[in-house]
Amino acid sequence: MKLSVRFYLLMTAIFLSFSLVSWLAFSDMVNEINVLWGKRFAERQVLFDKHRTLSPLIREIKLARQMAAEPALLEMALHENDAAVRRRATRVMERYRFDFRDHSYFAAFARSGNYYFNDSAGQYSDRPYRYTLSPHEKRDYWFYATMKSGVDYQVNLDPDVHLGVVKVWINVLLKSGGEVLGVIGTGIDLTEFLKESVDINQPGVDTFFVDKSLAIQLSADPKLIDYASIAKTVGERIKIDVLFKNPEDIERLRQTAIDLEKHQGGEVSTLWVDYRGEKRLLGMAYLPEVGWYDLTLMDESSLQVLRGFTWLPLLLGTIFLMAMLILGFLLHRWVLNPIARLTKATEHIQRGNYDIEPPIVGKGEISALSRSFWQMVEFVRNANVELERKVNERTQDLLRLTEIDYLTGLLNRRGMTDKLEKEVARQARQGGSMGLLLLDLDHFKQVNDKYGHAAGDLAICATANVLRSMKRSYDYAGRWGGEEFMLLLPECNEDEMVAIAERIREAIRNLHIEAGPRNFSFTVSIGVHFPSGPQTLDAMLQQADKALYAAKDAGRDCVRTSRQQS
Ligand SMILES: Nc1nc2c(ncn2[C@@H]2O[C@H](COP(=O)(O)OP(=O)(O)OP(=O)(O)O)[C@@H](O)[C@H]2O)c(=O)[nH]1
Repeated sequence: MKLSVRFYLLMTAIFLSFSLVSWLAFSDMVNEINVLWGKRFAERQVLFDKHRTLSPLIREIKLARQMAAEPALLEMALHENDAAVRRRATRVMERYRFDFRDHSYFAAFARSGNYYFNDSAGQYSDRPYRYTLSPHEKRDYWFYATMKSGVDYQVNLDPDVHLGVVKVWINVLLKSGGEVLGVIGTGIDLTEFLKESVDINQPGVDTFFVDKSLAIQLSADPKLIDYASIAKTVGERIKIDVLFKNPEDIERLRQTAIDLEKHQGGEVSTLWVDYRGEKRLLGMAYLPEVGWYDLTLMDESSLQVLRGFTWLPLLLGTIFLMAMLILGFLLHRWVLNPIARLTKATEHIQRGNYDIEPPIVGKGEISALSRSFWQMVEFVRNANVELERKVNERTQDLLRLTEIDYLTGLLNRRGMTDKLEKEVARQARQGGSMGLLLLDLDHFKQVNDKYGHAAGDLAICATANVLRSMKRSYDYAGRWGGEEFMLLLPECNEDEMVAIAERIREAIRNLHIEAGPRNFSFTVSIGVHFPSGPQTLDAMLQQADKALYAAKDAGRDCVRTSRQQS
């Protein structure tokens, strides 16, 4: 597989792994941040709801409890028939009426069952007695239930039968020496109270308040409120079951309520619940002042602070991809392209083409490799040239050896034939003349027989030396056979040739060969041929041979021309 393909596959694998890992890490991180932030938000929201709702209630409860401690009211509970006592108590209640948020109060006395009330308009200021409560009247159940509970104060939502509005009633027990003398308090208009507490139009956030039996006390949807919970059995109440369908959620919520109540410290707990088919984060706090729980439900999407950051992994992915592309580009530029050029150059060299320009390619290590490569090419090229030169030299030497006589160093018959052919060809082209001397040592067999073969060799070498020394620079001398020699004389005439032949004959005759203690001399017969016109080489050789035989026939140690022979 090509390096570039491997690299791109590797890059793709790295890119996909990186994308997957970073996406998972990012999702996990975002999720964790969202959950953490959601919990923090839920806690703040719950505390905010709690204080927003609780503040007005606490104020009213505090005032109502102060009112319940007024001696004038306790006196009235005991001596209600005394007009002076009633007047004093009414004055006190009127004073509190102005302080109450709703500018209304009520007082119900256990002994008489009489119910006193005045509203914000003060229309009952002179005659606050309204009616007498009856344990048989359903609308009066609240009074008897509150009395029976023995709890110092309670918050109860109930319609005001006289005004036709629903009120948040703050019911405080009137006690003296352990005896419950009645219930006094005030009411806040529910519609207004809801607007301030649970119906604040906060998108993605729903708030409920429930009592300890988990009956709904405050809800933006008034239909869900369990009015007059105190006067009902637990089974009759509208409870959180209407909000949460999952029994496990309700159980967890119940357990959380118990835990929160134990701490009593206003701590907030959060849990994920299924609210009407949607996943919601529920923040829950206990309101010990009223014995309620604040349930704040937050939409999951409203908690996703990092929802808008999904582009971040895309940006990271893009940056990574760009980095990979740049890396790929640089890899091509710095590594793959130089290697491709070197490969191409190698192919040229494999074909024997050493003459290509050596490109120094790449950077750093690739450049060093490129230089080493070209140094190697240079070395191989020089070695080849040197090898070729040596082979040529050796070939020439071998060729020369095939044309040289090993004993005398003169041309052998083959070398001589080559020179003869070339000279004949040259003459055919350029004209000119040439002649041949054919020499044969006389009675050489006897020399060998008498003085030995080694002595014969010495005689042959001495003859060669004579020829070598007496030939002109452009003549060729060769050993034609055993004791036969030939001299090729270009640009010559017959007379000159005869003269040369005579000088050679004379010189050989005067040679003295030392064969041990004995010296000996020998003679030579020479045939001269100088063609008068164009002649083939064979014809010339035949003529020279004949001239030599003529010299032999003439008694040896003499020179004869081919013309004399014919
Ligand atoms: N020592 C020596 N003898 C050689 C060499 N080549 C040829 N001979 C001898 O030369 C002699 C030639 O003898 P022949 O051809 O009978 O002729 P000849 O004895 O020279 O007589 P003519 O040529 O008729 O004068 C032979 O005995 C060869 O052995 C050589 O290289 N060295």
